[in-house]
Amino acid sequence: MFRMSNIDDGSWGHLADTEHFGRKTSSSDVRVISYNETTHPKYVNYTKAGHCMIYSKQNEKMFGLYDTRAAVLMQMRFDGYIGFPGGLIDDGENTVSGVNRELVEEINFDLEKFTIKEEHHVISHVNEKLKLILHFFAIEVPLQDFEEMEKKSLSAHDYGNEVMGIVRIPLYTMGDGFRGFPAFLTNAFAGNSREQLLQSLIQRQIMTKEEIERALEAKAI
Ligand SMILES: O=c1[nH]cnc2c1ncn2[C@@H]1O[C@H](COP(=O)(O)OP(=O)(O)O)[C@@H](O)[C@H]1O
Ligand SMILES: [Mn+2]
Ligand SMILES: [Mn+2]
Ligand SMILES: [Mn+2]
Repeated sequence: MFRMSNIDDGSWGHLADTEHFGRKTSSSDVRVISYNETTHPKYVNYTKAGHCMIYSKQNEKMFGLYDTRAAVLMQMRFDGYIGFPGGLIDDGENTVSGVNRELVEEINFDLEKFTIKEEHHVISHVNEKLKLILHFFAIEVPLQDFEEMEKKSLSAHDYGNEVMGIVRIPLYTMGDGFRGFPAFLTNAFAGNSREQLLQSLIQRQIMTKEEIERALEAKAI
């Protein structure tokens, strides 16, 4: 399936077939598609990926000043983009099984405690040009389990290669109107992970639409 090449020629080596997937696509290339529609035979040859937002609501104040609101887990990826844990669904693999497998590989997700199910599905997008379907899930966990996951992620199989570390997102804006969430949003995001994050924060009432808009308007974005 993948072309093998000696990877010091600057190519993607065995990942060559997936190289174009990682590149930023313009939002006009993707459209929302229902989860059921993605099982239609016309998409059978599409590459599918699934990622998941793991979060835990909390009302701790950072420095006694800023509402932390929730711990939300994202990761610095091997390609320098910020993304959610998850990945490509193998040929013939069931979507949620693939997402659970990727979460085990990337953050050492404990399937005894939590499993991603179809009920955690949030939204799916299709990129007809790249023949790529991106599923997005979200699961709320208790803060204690969230902290356990962060610790366990350091011993994940893909830690240090596909995953360069996980981050908690600062969901507050500091006094200068930029540092915190707006500054975080100036980073590069994989696929449509930035839109997925923003939409989920509103949907799960972690941040309001107005706060998100204010963060996006912050001077440096
Ligand atoms: O957080 C995300 N949300 C949505 N799409 C993403 C995210 N991260 C990566 N993608 C897209 O999905 C593709 C496959 O995901 P990924 O690179 O995580 O696969 P892998 O973990 O199996 O190597 C990426 O090339 C990118 O286009
Ligand atoms: Mn992976
Ligand atoms: Mn991945
Ligand atoms: Mn993978």
